[in-house]
Amino acid sequence: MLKIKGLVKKYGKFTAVDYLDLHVPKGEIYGFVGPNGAGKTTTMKIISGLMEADRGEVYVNDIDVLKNQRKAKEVIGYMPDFFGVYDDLKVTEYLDYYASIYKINAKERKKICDDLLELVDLQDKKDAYVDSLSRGMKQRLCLARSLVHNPELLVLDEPASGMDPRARVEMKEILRVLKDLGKTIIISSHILPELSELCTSIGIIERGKIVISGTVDEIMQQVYRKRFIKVKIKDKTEECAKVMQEHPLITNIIKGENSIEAGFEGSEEEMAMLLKELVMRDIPVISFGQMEGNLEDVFMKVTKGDEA
Ligand SMILES: Nc1ncnc2c1ncn2[C@@H]1O[C@H](COP(=O)(O)OP(=O)(O)OP(=O)(O)O)[C@@H](O)[C@H]1O
Repeated sequence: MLKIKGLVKKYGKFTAVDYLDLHVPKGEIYGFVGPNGAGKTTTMKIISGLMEADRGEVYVNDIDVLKNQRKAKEVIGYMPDFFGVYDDLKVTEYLDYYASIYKINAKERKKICDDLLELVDLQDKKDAYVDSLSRGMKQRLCLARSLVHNPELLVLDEPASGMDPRARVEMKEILRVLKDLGKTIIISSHILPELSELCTSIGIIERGKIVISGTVDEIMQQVYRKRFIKVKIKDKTEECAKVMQEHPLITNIIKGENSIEAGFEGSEEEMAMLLKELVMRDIPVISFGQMEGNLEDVFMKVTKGDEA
């Protein structure tokens, strides 16, 4: 459904998207996770035909988005990560305005607006002024707006940001309904655990590159293959870090005052060998063990890759 290959976007000399590859099959809810500034919004705007790329390929079905942004916009619904100010516009007027941009006739527009307001549970607010809505309601209205032309692919930039827990649950329910209606959805967030419940697959983006991607299960497997260990030492932190840095199975070392955390890509036997080596090198080890790994931990560790 969505295929991205070698996508690059620079702002001046700064590379925001760095040879990014991504594949989202039809009917998936794909979670696009990354810290602030990782390149999520830039990528999503390019997918949605709202921004030019410097190089690469983006295909939605068989539409070449980079060459035919107009055609792409017909099959893509984009929900931005901010909601503008709409003085004096009522909820139905707002939706009707967006539907009119797609040249839908007045009779059809009314039906579409009614259906969408029902979908996002805002029927009771149809005559309310947009600016009077709560944040959660505004986000739902914004989602409805991205659906006026019945797109096949929905690109949602942080749709649940700033919402309270109840509003988040409501948003998730709506996204599940949309999935059941056959939509393909790509959704960005900083909040990994939320996405892991909702999404069928996940990609973690850091500095414009996808660092891990796959189904939630696949990512969990990667977590368990790549363990995180924690060594507590009485002193000699520097010496301990040096031994660990030289170890071929160790990655991503994070030094504390009297502790070291690190990624370890080996078996339990190899872990035992590492402990033995530390002790033989006279490092005063107080404790040595594997840290619990959940998706959020992986995300934190993977996106801290430059601290080794
Ligand atoms: N118009 C611009 N000019 C220069 N730099 C930009 C511009 N837009 C974005 N950037 C930079 O590009 C990088 C990626 O930004 P982007 O908004 O795509 O990230 P993001 O992952 O969506 O972050 P956030 O979660 O904060 O929205 C950031 O370092 C940002 O400062």
